[in-house]
Amino acid sequence: MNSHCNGKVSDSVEDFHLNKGFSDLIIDTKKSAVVAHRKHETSRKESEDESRLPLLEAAYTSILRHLGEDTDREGLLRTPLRAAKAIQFFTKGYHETIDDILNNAIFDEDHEEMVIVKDIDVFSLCEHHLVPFFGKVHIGYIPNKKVVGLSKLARIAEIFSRRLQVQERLTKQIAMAICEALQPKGVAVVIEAAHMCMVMRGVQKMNSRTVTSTMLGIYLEDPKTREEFLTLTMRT
Ligand SMILES: Nc1nc2c(ncn2[C@@H]2O[C@H](COP(=O)(O)OP(=O)(O)OP(=O)(O)O)[C@@H](O)[C@H]2O)c(=O)[nH]1
Repeated sequence: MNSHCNGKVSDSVEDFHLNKGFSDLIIDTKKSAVVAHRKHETSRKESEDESRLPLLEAAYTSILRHLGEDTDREGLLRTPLRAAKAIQFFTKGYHETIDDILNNAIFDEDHEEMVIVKDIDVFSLCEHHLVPFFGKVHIGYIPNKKVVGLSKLARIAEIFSRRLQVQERLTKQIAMAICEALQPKGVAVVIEAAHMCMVMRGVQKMNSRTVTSTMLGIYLEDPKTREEFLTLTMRT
């Protein structure tokens, strides 16, 4: 099979049930859909964060007052500033691009076997409610003469997760970034996450998990390769 990443994407999204596989919810989309996502992406210069703090702080003071709090009470005196710094940290992924971190970390290597980095912890913010979702990312790729420093896979996950997200887009962005940087034979990304908007509020389902996957190249075309990845990553 002469597969490589060609922008054809397969995603599966499902609530996590032990007896269900990934295969029954596969949707094909075009790379153009992924590129279209990017047009709406924003960025933020790290150097500007400090000058943005006073307005963010004032906004949090306002939120607290509208919650009926006395913002002059001792425990809350520095809360607006702390909260402003915290939200900047939670969204620090806007500071960096993939190029910033991949600089010099792609090597020529005569290796064409699967590489997997699994159980990468990620924390993100759901863009619908601004509450956390968090879980684990599993990344696999099959090199095409080029490999990347292993830590960079986790850094890519970090860049995209520290933004306002939906899990499907996060999954796809990680996969597409690796695909574009390495032109490998295939990329597979699976994320298992718990969404606090479904746990602490709303439907309040404590134990629900959401699993999303993006399969590119040989992972999309060859069921055995996909299965090998899923077997190696989903083992408890
Ligand atoms: N597909 C997807 N949905 C998400 C994600 N994070 C949050 N959501 C959903 O976004 C939806 C927003 O639905 P709305 O009906 O507009 O908002 P809501 O009234 O707060 O919805 P409930 O959570 O059902 O109370 C909810 O169904 C959330 O579960 C995500 O990463 N992916």
